[in-house]
Amino acid sequence: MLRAENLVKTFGALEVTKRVSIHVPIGVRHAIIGPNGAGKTTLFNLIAGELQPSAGRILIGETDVTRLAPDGRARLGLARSFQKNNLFPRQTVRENLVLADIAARGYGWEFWPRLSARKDAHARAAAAAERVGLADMLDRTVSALSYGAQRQLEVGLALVAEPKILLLDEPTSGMSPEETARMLRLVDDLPRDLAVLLIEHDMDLVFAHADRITVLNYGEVLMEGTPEEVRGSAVVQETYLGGEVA
Ligand SMILES: Nc1ncnc2c1ncn2[C@@H]1O[C@H](COP(=O)(O)OP(=O)(O)OP(=O)(O)O)[C@@H](O)[C@H]1O
Repeated sequence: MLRAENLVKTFGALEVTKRVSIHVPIGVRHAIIGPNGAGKTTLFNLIAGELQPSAGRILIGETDVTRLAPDGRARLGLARSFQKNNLFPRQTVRENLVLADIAARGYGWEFWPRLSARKDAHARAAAAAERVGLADMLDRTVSALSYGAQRQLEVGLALVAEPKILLLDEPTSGMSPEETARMLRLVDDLPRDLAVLLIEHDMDLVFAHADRITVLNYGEVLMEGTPEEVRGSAVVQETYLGGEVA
């Protein structure tokens, strides 16, 4: 579904991404972990199209998207949920979702007055709200939501486009234990035909919820495998001995 092959990114003399390959098939929950500065965000930006790789290529399905801008990749089924708040705080949950739907589908405003288009957008907004556990909050103003619910809505915004691949950048950062549990349940319950690639700092969460893990270190893939393989890996333990892999 999503494939990155030998990605390299240099900033001047600094090689931040060193021949990184990653393959996320349909339905797989794949986590990227690594210490601060390991190159996780850079890799996400390369995959989303916000940065151009210096070498290597990226495929969505059979299509080479290496030179495609983020909106072109979005049309091929790639969606990204951001770590920073991307919401309109004074609008309702429904309005935020409908606006994301309009943006994702590239509707012009001239198309919007059509009743059928409006109905479809509202139906997709309601479906996305349901997916992220906000069905009973559709008419709440975003600024009145808890932090956790706002982060759930961020995921909902990415889902309105009905993506095939979802990129989640630290979906549980800053959350309380209850909010974290809710978010993870939500990610677990996402449709199984959706591939999910996420950056996550909490190792226990990664081990409990990911199908596969890529460990980055100084821009390189230190190892890739199942949670059991990563947990049992001597090289990972050696590298992170005395410190948490985060
Ligand atoms: N635009 C840039 N110009 C120069 N160096 C950069 C740029 N973006 C990132 N870097 C460097 O690349 C390295 C990897 O950064 P990146 O943000 O991808 O790591 P990360 O694993 O996401 O870290 P964190 O967990 O702290 O977010 C860092 O050394 C960073 O300073």
